Amino acid sequence: MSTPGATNLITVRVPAKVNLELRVGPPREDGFHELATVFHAVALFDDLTVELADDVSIVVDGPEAELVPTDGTNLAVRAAHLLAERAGVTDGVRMHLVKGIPVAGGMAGGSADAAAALVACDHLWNTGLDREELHALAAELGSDVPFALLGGTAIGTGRGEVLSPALARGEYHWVVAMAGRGLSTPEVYREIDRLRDAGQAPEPPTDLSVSPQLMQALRAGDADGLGAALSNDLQAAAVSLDPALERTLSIGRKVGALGALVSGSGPTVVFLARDNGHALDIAVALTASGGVSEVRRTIGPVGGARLVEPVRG
Ligand SMILES: C[C@](O)(CO)[C@H](O)COP(=O)(O)OP(=O)(O)OC[C@H]1O[C@@H](n2ccc(N)nc2=O)[C@H](O)[C@@H]1O
Ligand SMILES: Nc1ncnc2c1ncn2[C@@H]1O[C@H](COP(=O)(O)OP(=O)(O)OP(=O)(O)O)[C@@H](O)[C@H]1O
Repeated sequence: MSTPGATNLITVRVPAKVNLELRVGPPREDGFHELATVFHAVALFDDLTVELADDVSIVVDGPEAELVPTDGTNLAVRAAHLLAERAGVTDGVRMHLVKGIPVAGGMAGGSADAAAALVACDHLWNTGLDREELHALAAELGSDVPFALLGGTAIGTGRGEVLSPALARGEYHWVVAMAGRGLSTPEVYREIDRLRDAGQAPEPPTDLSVSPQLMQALRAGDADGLGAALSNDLQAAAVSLDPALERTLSIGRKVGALGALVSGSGPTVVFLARDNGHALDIAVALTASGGVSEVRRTIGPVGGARLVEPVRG
């Protein structure tokens, strides 16, 4: 994108998420599933730079840019239109998105971009909306969008949009293994319903709450306890749709990952490591296995969508 007067540029950095725990209830009348989840923001980021323009547009860069739409279906574009409409703004915005979050990987990349666009355009247009109003717009855009605004570690209920920050101590080391092709979130939810109906996955939990063991491990900063408590009800569905994920999970377990699970709706798989050196061992084993398209190391928790110095180039 053109970079005229630097003072006109605003950049927002927004993180990916993993679900440390994801409990999925039966389908609701509106087609969504009631959840109890623990969101955790990790240091894989998208950067969105915006400047005033006559209409709303987006350019996308990064290794997976060709997988991201640049029309009105892009979640950042949808967020900008929604904010303009609700705040009565007639200005437009030119957006430049640098994607570092895997696309269609279950790490809420599109949701992150929607959150980044809300924060960036809110600033650019000086809308005067308060945090609750921005949160409500975020929830309209998608179930994962409010958490991308908040970041850190938080409990999500409802369809994932009702948040309360979790008491969490310490920094955790993660290894993220990408699968090379995406999974569709609605398809993964449909698959867990199908497996449950067929008796091939456990019944939906009757008591939808997060596990006390996991919350205790987070409070104590206990990585071993956290690794043992990681769980995801959608994992069986993601593995059913992409059976190669089982092998990826077992490679990480064999090299002593404290925990291994599919992230959200997958197919990205995440492993909890003891420390940076251990993360490197896990990453090397996964890369050597040849079964994954890319491996990255990261840490969490990190903050949600926030203004940073403009990214140039
Ligand atoms: C798998 C997770 O990433 C876990 O945090 C989220 O639940 C997905 O959130 P998201 O991608 O923001 O999903 P949305 O854009 O709100 O919904 C997309 C589709 O996913 C399914 N969906 C999503 C959230 C939810 N609680 N129940 C669902 O069944 C629905 O089919 C919905 O039409
Ligand atoms: N700004 C965006 N960035 C990435 N994908 C987008 C964006 N806008 C729309 N999409 C579309 O959304 C689809 C899902 O991409 P996304 O990266 O959000 O998946 P995800 O991480 O699995 O989502 P979640 O974890 O929230 O279920 C992509 O296939 C892409 O076509």
